[in-house]
Amino acid sequence: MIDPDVKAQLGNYRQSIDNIDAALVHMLAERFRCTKEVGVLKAKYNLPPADPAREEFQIERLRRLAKDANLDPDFAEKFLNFVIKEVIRHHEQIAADLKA
Ligand SMILES: C=C(O[C@@H]1C=C(C(=O)O)C=C[C@H]1O)C(=O)O
Repeated sequence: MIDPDVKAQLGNYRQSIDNIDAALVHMLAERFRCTKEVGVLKAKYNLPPADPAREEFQIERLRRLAKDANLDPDFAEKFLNFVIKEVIRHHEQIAADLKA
């Protein structure tokens, strides 16, 4: 049987976790909405789906922000790379659809 006080504390934290997860989903949806528009622009003007120089800049910036926020910079880099990989996949798909 869980102590009612511990149960209340857990419930409070979980309420915040659920709010943060919802914000993350909304922020990611907004980011992908923008990157899809970038994909359309790139496909229209024959620009490559990936931009390694831009990615390098973003990774360095995010690592700095993570350090300042007390978040593991390696995790921040892995997360950004995971997102960017999906964005590039979208851009390749958009370019292929435009050619078809
Ligand atoms: C969105 C872009 O396309 C790609 C995806 C990026 C991202 O998700 O931030 C960054 C660079 C590119 O490899 C872009 O060039 O700005």
